[in-house]
Amino acid sequence: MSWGYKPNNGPQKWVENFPIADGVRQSPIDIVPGQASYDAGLKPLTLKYDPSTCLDILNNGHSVQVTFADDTDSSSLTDGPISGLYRLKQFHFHWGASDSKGSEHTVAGTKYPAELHLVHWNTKYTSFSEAASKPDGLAVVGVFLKIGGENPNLQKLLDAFDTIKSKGKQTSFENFDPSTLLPGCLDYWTYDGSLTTPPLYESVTWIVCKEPISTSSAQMAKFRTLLFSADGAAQDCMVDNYRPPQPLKDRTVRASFK
Ligand SMILES: NS(=O)(=O)c1ccc(C(=O)NCCc2c[nH]cn2)cc1
Ligand SMILES: [Zn+2]
Repeated sequence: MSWGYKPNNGPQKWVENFPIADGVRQSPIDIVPGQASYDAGLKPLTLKYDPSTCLDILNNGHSVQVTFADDTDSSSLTDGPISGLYRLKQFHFHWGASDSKGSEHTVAGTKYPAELHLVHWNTKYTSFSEAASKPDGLAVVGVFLKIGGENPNLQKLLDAFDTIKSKGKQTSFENFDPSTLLPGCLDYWTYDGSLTTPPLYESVTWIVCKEPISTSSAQMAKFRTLLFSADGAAQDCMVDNYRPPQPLKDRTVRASFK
């Protein structure tokens, strides 16, 4: 049986098949703003996304993922805490069974209802797969979702959910601009971490935006109509697909803002 988020295959069990789960730079973490150190050397993020690189939307059995063509530098992340250029590969979300939980990172113990992850890979390597296991291989931009007004940009994604309800379903999804899902202010916290799902590679420079974006409770309910299960199997709602915060160990969190 493969990994998931249930008591018998969830985050407390992942260490059995992925011992790095108890590693020194695991993610997510609880971000404590008062303990983050302001680093004046941190640059603002440069995110340049080309909507024509957007390919499809997929239910991979763990989340809903929008995948991008990454054969050119058209959609990239530069500056911020990283050096070089990282290409956008995909973005996906984590969310809860209710609006009271769902994010992976927390802020002084506060859980948000969901968290968006924009996954980029370092072009010093030849592919995402090669980069995914390297200590400087990936950079993930995390954006919190909070309950507020309806988000029209998010709605474009949600409208595709009926066609990808079960695991393994995918459909073409074109000309979506992921920058429409970014907050107005790109102040961020950054720290060295890992993938938050197996294989839990310690290969991620995390860049977590301080400012959340808004979504409505009704829009959050739409995320919960997706299924972990494949067509024909017993319907298993895709909810609580988040890993809880992991020990900070010997790491500092830096802030790009005062
Ligand atoms: N939640 S997250 O930390 O943003 C995250 C981002 C990406 C992945 C991922 O790509 N997993 C497959 C790794 C792989 C590469 N080659 C073979 N397996 C997992 C978690
Ligand atoms: Zn993620």
